[in-house]
Amino acid sequence: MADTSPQRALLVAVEAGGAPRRARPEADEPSPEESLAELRLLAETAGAQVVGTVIQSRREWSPATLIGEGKAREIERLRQEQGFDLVIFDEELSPSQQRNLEAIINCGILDRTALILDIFARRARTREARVQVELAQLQYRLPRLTGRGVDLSRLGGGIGTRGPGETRLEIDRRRIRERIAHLRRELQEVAAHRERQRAGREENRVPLVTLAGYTNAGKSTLHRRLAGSDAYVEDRLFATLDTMVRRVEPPDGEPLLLADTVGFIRKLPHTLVAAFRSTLEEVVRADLILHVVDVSHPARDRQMDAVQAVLDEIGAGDRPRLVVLNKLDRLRDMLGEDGARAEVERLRHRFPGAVAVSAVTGEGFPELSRAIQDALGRRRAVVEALVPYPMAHLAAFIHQRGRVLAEEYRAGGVFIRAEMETSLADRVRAALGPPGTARNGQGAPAERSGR
Ligand SMILES: Nc1nc2c(ncn2[C@@H]2O[C@H](COP(=O)(O)OP(=O)(O)OP(=O)(O)O)[C@@H](O)[C@H]2O)c(=O)[nH]1
Ligand SMILES: [Mg+2]
Repeated sequence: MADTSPQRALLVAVEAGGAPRRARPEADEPSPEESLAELRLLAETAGAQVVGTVIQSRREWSPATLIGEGKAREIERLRQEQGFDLVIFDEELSPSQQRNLEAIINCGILDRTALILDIFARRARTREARVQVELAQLQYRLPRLTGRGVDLSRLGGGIGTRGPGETRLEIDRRRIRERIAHLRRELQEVAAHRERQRAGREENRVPLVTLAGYTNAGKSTLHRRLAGSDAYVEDRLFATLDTMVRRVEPPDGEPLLLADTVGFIRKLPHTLVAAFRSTLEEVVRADLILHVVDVSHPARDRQMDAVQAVLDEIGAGDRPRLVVLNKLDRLRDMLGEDGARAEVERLRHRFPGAVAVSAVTGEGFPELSRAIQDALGRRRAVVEALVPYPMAHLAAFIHQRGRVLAEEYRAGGVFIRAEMETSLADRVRAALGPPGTARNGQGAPAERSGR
């Protein structure tokens, strides 16, 4: 029977450069404390109980054991005193580093990648998610199939079991390769099915808006509120593993499809990104990506960078983007009314067009809805224009880009009543000059990309 008491874990993080603690590390390097805070969350999400942490200076990194043999022995002594079952590294261990560490430290050794894979495995609900996670796990496991292995799928229930004996190794490798091939084929079938769904959708020309962002940023909460869906929301990492697409009919604009997706994280394992490629297609194909940010999170800026890195990796880096600064209520609790406003202003300067919302209170939703419609170029307005006869090109433009509701030849020109995208309507009004000239500073439609 598997032991169901939580695994006791020691966390090992790495300090950049080996320099004494700095108040502000380089932008792309989290402080060890920040790193550990996230690793702790991940470990707890996987069902482990964190009993201690170790920070090792990067200057002492060794190719054989990562942290150096001396440090490894120190950890083994600590284990004998404290009796933890698991050492979790914030860095990815090479297969040989893992083996060497296991030879010194007499308990399970996991790295950040294995931990994330384990969480995904626990969370996978649909067939597709399960297949994708298993594929990623097997690819991770294949080069590590020697000596004593850690059964990643049973992190919560007794690990550190002996791995397969050498004679069985080749058979196991072959089995794993066969299984990988099988899973790949299965994923191809699912992808083909999705493709058919998308084809139907694209015929309808309903734009696809996809929520993307760091894990726990509030994507599913927003999705549920905006789409009135029953998306799965939980204050845990990686609550959502499946893409969920819902149709939204906003009161102030055209219908759209809203997709909720799996959360990203710093150092998201490549095997996982590759395996989730079909799920993440909803991001790559989005007419608009809503980058949901937990504006109240201390590591917010680095989280945003991590999301950008994943978007680039999956080939979605150039999709039209709108930054949604979520958890405004929490930011206000932290900084007060004025502080929060100043912070949002600062961020809106860095990310033009960013909208601040609270998915919990619904604050900022009308602005968000408008921003989405604007970004899609889908918000429509009715223009009434008396187009002078010498400006026939303008009349042609209205016919081309709008839906003409009425047209009448008058003394001063053609009177046209037409429905068109707000930005185009603004352009028409601007071309005609006062009265009713467009005053707002919204970008011209030519500056917006795609549909
Ligand atoms: N205070 C506050 N909490 C929020 C807000 N939005 C979401 N949350 C909370 O944040 C936690 C995570 O929300 P989710 O919607 O599950 O986050 P997610 O981005 O879907 O997370 P993953 O699926 O793990 O990537 C939940 O406890 C939510 O209740 C907000 O605007 N304000
Ligand atoms: Mg979610």
